[in-house]
Amino acid sequence: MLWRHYLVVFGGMRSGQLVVFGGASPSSNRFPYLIAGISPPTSLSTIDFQIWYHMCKAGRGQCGRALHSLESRWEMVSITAVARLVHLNSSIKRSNPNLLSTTKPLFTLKSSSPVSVNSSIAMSYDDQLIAAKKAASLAARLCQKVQKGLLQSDVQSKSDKSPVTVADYGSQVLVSFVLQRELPSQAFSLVAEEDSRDLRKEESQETLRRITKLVNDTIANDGTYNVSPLSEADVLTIIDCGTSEGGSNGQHWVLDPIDGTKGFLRGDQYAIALGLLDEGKVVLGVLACPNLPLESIRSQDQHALNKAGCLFSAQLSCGTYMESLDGSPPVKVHVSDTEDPEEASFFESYEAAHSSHSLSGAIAKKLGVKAPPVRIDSQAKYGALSRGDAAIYLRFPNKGYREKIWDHAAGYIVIAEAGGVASDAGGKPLDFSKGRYLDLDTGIIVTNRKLMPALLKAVQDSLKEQALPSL
Ligand SMILES: Nc1ncnc2c1ncn2[C@@H]1O[C@H](COP(=O)(O)OS(=O)(=O)O)[C@@H](OP(=O)(O)O)[C@H]1O
Ligand SMILES: [Mg+2]
Repeated sequence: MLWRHYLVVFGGMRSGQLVVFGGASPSSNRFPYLIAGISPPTSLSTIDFQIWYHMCKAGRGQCGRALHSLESRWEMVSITAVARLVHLNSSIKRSNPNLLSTTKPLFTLKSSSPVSVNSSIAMSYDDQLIAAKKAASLAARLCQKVQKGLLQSDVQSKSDKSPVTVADYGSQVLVSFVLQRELPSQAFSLVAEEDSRDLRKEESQETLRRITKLVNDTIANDGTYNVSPLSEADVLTIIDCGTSEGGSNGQHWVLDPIDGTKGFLRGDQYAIALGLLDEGKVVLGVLACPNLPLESIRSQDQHALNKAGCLFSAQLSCGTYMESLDGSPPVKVHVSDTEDPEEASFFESYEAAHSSHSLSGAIAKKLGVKAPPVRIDSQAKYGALSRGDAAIYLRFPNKGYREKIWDHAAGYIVIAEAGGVASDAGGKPLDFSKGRYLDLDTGIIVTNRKLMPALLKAVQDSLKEQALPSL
């Protein structure tokens, strides 16, 4: 283990209270923090839990982020923590990586009720998040290559879906491949949009050949995985890893390999959307949005808008982060905090067939929104909303349309961890535990917590008016 890449915290339960004995980010004065508490442990057997925070890259940003997630986890188990972080630049010595604690109490931790410390605190999805980011980034590279060729091709017409097919399947193969390579010891279940049925047909041989080449080229160019090229049979098998039914037990990955197919064809927005369910709840999500500008889409600066390619990532209780697909450091993002609908703008589907533009218009008007709708494809809407590009997202498909979990899982947690809330049109949280579909019969609305009550009322009033027979 590379000690310098970890923040270590030790603690236990004493008289019903959670006590942090101490901890250190060891061995390097680049991590000059010590967390220490009361009752230094006399032996390892008194330690009930240890939390190791994996930090991918050494640096203070990562340390701050790890500490943030630490605080969030304490909140998660209903513990109020009053922490003093002590700057110990000079006292952490390289030779003393196991600096555990000081004798002075620097922490007060109160537990309002008995808590299951071990189970709650130990739950970390850091490894899965790293794997998910890697998988979505690689898939994005494949999609970018295909979209570039598609846009440059003279013969390409919008009705020709074949490049999309190649990119859809290729993206699904790469995500499935990377997750299994990166997490070899974990059971693998994937709920994904594509299956191999059509590809196994005689007339699809050329398409399968193209997908296989694309996937192998992308893996070879990346250089991380020293594997012999995948065969066409391997590709078919890997695609069919995505046929899981999901559900409320265990962990399931949820993937839309290209969300926003129509946007992809137009050269507009699309996303590679990957989430992880644990016991029916979304616990992490990654959205790779190759065409989304790194700056707010409301920016007036054309030069800034030309720089595109965002990767959003969120893990339960750890916040939402955005980085560039080229690998800039992640920055924490937050939804717009406006309470004033007059200041708010709203997102909706680009395609009118996917969401009623007239209903969203009526809701926005009732709420007092002045700005015209911003129409973009795919879950890029959730990503852009998580950093405050707009304050509201409204989605009202035709009656009878069944929403799939892969169209919302990643976006749902990206929004929730950025301080927003996504619900059905009645205000109920989305339920991802029911299999491949969301059980909804209204629509999906997303905004910040302050605006949600007013939005819900406007939605309910508009739906009632719509249901009335016109006079
Ligand atoms: N009829 C209908 N009603 C509602 N929704 C539908 C419908 N048909 C498709 N879809 C799903 O919409 C996904 C595209 O996302 P958006 O609707 O947000 O984007 S946009 O319409 O492209 O602007 C799109 O995702 P992809 O199929 O991955 O592109 C579909 O899952
Ligand atoms: Mg989709």
